[in-house]
Amino acid sequence: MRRSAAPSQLQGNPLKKLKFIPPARSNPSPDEGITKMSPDVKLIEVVGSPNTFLQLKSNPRICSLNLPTEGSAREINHGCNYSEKHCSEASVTATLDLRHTVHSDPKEITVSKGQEEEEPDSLVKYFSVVWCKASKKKHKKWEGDAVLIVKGKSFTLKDLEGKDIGRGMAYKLKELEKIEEGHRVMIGGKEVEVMGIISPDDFNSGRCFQLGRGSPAISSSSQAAKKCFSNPFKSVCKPSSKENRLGGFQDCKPRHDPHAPNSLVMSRPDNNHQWMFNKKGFPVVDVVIDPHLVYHLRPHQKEGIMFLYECVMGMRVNGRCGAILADEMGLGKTLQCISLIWTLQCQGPYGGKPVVKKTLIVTPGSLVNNWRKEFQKWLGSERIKIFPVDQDHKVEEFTRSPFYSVLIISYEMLLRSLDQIKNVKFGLLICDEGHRLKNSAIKTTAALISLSCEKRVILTGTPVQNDLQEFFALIDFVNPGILGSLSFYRRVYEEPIIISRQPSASEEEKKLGEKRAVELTCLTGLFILRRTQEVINKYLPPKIENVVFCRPGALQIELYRKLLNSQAVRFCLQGLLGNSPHLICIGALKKLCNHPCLLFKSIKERECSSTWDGKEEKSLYEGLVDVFPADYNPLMFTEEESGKLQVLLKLLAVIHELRPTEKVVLVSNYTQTLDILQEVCKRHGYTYTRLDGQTPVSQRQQIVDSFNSKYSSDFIFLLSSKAGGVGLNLIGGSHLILYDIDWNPATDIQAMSRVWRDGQKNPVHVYRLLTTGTIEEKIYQRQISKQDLSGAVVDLTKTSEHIPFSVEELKNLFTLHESSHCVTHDLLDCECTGDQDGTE
Ligand SMILES: Nc1ncnc2c1ncn2[C@@H]1O[C@H](COP(=O)(O)OP(=O)(O)OP(=O)(O)O)[C@@H](O)[C@H]1O
Ligand SMILES: [Mg+2]
Repeated sequence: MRRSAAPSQLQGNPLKKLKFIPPARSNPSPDEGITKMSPDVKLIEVVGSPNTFLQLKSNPRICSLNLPTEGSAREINHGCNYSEKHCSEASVTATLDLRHTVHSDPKEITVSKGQEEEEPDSLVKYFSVVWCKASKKKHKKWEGDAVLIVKGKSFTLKDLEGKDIGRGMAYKLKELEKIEEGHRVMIGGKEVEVMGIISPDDFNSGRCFQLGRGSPAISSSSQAAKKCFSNPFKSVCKPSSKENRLGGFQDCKPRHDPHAPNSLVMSRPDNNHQWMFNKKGFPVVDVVIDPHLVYHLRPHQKEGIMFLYECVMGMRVNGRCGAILADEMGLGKTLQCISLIWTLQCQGPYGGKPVVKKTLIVTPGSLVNNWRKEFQKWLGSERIKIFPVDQDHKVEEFTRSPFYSVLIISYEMLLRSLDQIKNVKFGLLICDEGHRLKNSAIKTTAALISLSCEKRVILTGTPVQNDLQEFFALIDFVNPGILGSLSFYRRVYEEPIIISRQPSASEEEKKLGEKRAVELTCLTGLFILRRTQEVINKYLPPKIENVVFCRPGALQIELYRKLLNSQAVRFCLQGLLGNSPHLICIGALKKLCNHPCLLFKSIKERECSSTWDGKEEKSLYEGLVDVFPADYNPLMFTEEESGKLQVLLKLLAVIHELRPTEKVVLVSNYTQTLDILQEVCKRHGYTYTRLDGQTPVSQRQQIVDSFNSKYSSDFIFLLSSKAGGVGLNLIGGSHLILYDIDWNPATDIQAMSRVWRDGQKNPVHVYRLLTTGTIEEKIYQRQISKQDLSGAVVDLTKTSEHIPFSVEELKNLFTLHESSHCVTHDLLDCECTGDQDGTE
């Protein structure tokens, strides 16, 4: 029997598992960053000269690429290992990387810095007190609890929201020096009675505010929780007493045998839990995961189910039933939830009674059908009756019928059908891709809260700790009020943490911020679980990442030079970034890298409709049309005009010839680029299918299924990474080509995870195409340096608009390196000369 331990990160001393990221330098210049790349990254191939292949490998000596043959797959594994390492380092469990968050004026909460800086730490004392306005009344009416901080002659009084309610210098020093439990003192016009001494640790961690609030914050270990034990109760059944299982309660047997080999048994509720939730004194029965499911579960999924169960049952945090499962993409969050739902709908710890009758799953529209398929895959169609809402299946049908127990609905449809949904009592709410709830002001969040379902689970592949305000919103959604009010949270956690990360922070501020961050992570770590791709890599076939540097075509180079000489770019370099002209310039350069005809089209469209995005855009494009041949027709574009397109065609030809049964997923961030790639497919007779933002949601799953089918004749899947990426399984393809690069590495990782995921049978080859010497190389360098420096993956929603560029950085971005074959290689300090010709 396996009575599984709860997920390791949350057991024992949680502090040990935390990785605290000290304040990182923000926005290092790309050149600076690239020198920090791992020396393991080596240039290994020159393909179809003058284009360059760079493969991420740990073995720098292997210098041949070509499409892998069986024999070469082993060496390719090295590359895979490197990239795995790279990926996993990029996403760290339970870290707080807050470089993006600056919300407040640091000075607001520093405690009278001037006077206190010289005082050594040991002289600071902290007290929990009650206070009231000074008066002569005999019977005081205390107005509230507070924390008194005494440092030499100075004192500060903070209420339990962390707000200063009094401060100053002591009138009589002796009074402050002697202060101890039970004393009453007058300070700053307030009378204060000392209730107890607070340890520096409790103050620094912010715990003194938590406990003072009387909130039953953390389960068994917290003082609040202990109070419950002090009152013995009769009706509670002893957890493992034989009588409970047998005599008198024959019906209350576990649904599955807890003693069978490999059985997965959930934690039993402790006395406190029984006291709260088993008032009728039902016998405690083992909750055992259906062996049919257990057979398929990976070890991390078993732990995940245990974690989810404990959270939603309120076993981890007293009286709180929320959880965030933030496993990286492809780790099978869906299966973990399906197992949870199936278990809770059939079983429960008290008398075996099911805990949940109906479950609501809210998910992006494109994944409603994916959920249906996953239910079908793991539980078949008989065990559980699910109701996915689509055009033909309306919510009313679900509300009218007692037949269905799971409603699967898109976020959009939820808003439209809220009134009907409110009529149903859901016992469990699952929000897939739930990072969209990070803004508490949005309608969706309010709508979900209005359903008043206590057991709430957020699923997200995105790290949730990058922004402290968003973090609060997610936490407060799953476990309302656990971090106190927003203003309390800001004062006690957010502000000290942010201040501590600023370069000007004093030692004291740094220490306080770190402690508060640790405390916050401990508190929330009880119900957040994140595992990285590492846990699943061993079940997946190898992944080989290749970075292919492609020389630009002649027309591209000429246009690039012209763009860099435009007035708009010059303005940017003078620091005139008022209307964000740099974003327009960056956009134009990126288009040009994909294909010059895209630029041509943009100019013509703007000219025709006279809708320039301000004078900056007009000046950027001035005289550019003259560089194109006089009779240039963007629809008749040639492949030679784009270096990347040439390489792409060679690559496709080789894959098609050497691996006729393997398929390719071709990704771009732009629909217009996908149009070009589609045209190229037609010209060369490659069969294809396509999914982008325009594809009706109702058709998406069908397109995906048909591509994944072994009977599909499609060779290429054209995918718009931003529009269709999240959550999709494209395991039918084993070659992934990223035609353009995004500022946000998470977008690319997201795309890669579509193909390299559970169910993939072939080794996966990822090719990233970059135009040499151009902005694409700079973005790539920035991606790498960012990951290496911070160890944190950025949020998917962050785009270039969110990136602050210094003029120095723009200078670097707006430079074309014509003489170098590969700037990245030059920066790598690589021993190889980069001129091996491994082409043929
Ligand atoms: N134990 C398993 N054995 C085999 N396949 C599995 C297992 N667990 C999950 N899978 C499969 O792995 C794929 C990815 O799972 P899923 O879509 O749940 O990932 P996810 O964690 O939700 O990722 P994302 O963040 O991308 O949505 C699915 O096809 C799923 O059926
Ligand atoms: Mg998912």
